Amino acid sequence: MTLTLSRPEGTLTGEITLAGSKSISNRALMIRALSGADFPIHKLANARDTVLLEALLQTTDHTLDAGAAGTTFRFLTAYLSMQPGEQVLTGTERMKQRPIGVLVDALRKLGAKIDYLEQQGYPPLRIGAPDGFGKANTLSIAANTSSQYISALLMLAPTLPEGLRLQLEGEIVSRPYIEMTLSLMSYFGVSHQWEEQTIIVPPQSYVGKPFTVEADWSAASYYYAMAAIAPETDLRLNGLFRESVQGDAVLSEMMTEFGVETHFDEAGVRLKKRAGAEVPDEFTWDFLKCPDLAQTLAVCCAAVGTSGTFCGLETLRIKETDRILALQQELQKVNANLIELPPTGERTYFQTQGKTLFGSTPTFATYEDHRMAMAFAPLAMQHPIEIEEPEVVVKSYPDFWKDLQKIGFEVVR
Ligand SMILES: O=C(O)C1=C[C@@H](OP(=O)(O)O)[C@@H](O)[C@H](O)C1
Ligand SMILES: C=C(OP(=O)(O)O)C(=O)O
Repeated sequence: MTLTLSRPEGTLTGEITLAGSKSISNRALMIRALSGADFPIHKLANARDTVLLEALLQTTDHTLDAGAAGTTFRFLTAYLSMQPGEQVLTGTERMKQRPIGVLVDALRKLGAKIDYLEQQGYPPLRIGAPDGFGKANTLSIAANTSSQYISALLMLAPTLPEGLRLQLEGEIVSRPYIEMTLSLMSYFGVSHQWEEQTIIVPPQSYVGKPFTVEADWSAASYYYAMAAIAPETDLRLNGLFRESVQGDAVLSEMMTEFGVETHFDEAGVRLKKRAGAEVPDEFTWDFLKCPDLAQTLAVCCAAVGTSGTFCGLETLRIKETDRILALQQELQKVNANLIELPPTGERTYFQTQGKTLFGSTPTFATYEDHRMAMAFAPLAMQHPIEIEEPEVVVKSYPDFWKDLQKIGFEVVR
């Protein structure tokens, strides 16, 4: 199925109430399961990945299918390692290409019984009943592939007989997500120490209490891009906080470079861009701490003709799709590109090139990646576009297309 998206030119105004963050929701669900308490979680995300995790945490089936949900798969791998009985954890074909070896090795050192059912180092997994799980309490783990492995271990840590001393090796990717995990653990009464590359969590009990999920800053990014592309903007996004546990809240700072101002109040934020605000010729950002914003910014740069120099994109190749390749293929449809710059030092740099040009209506493929669909949607501010398999957005933001209609987009299926 293909969706056609367009919007008459003019000021971007209106109001959107953003749903809860899937990252925060998934952590709250895990902690609730580990705490054994039954506290309410308010404003839980309606993201498919969250709905799935909630269901899988309750299932009595022995085969658990986490679909395309990375955090769900990684968090459950750790969780099931300490559950009685034998379970199979599987996912989509893409999930079977997303590495899990670093987490499996770490869990095996803690006493988990995990077997690979297909390719070594990748899902699906058979996770058996543990034998003295958690007797070892010191682990060293590579931190340069996915922070989700570290979050998964940290949430188990206080429930282990000796707690956990986690030594992070190498560059730490997606660090704010580890901080988010520790922050939620603190909210539920669990303390930790983090010194340089070592995180120590002593054995403790989670204290169950009601929790409210913040709105999703990653989802907000698509509106920020629209605000940057619009000739003038006055748009409200409800549910966001300045003091957020989400690393993607850095958006408010990032987007000032595109003339988008963020005004915080009790209800959320008001985005403003004045008519005639200039867009930068160049924009440089390191996305190591906020990888989920990279696609939004790549498309935004192409739309306004800014030359974007990006680094910290290493993890993008192992997410829902190879996001670098997907961006390259789709940006080319509108006269733009994302090219890898010749190596200069330790970091790898990419640059967005060109400014969007529309011949006829472009059709963007989405590669089973919600963020491809949502990152390209703001281009409909400039010209009608088509999005293939628009239902991919359900992974994190099921109401995305409905919400766009509230701010003047025409959505035709
Ligand atoms: O822990 C989390 O909630 C997430 C961590 C990040 O993944 P990586 O740590 O694999 O980069 C991020 O890209 C993903 O969308 C959500
Ligand atoms: C990478 C993402 O999710 P996950 O790794 O949880 O599948 C994402 O939502 O962009």
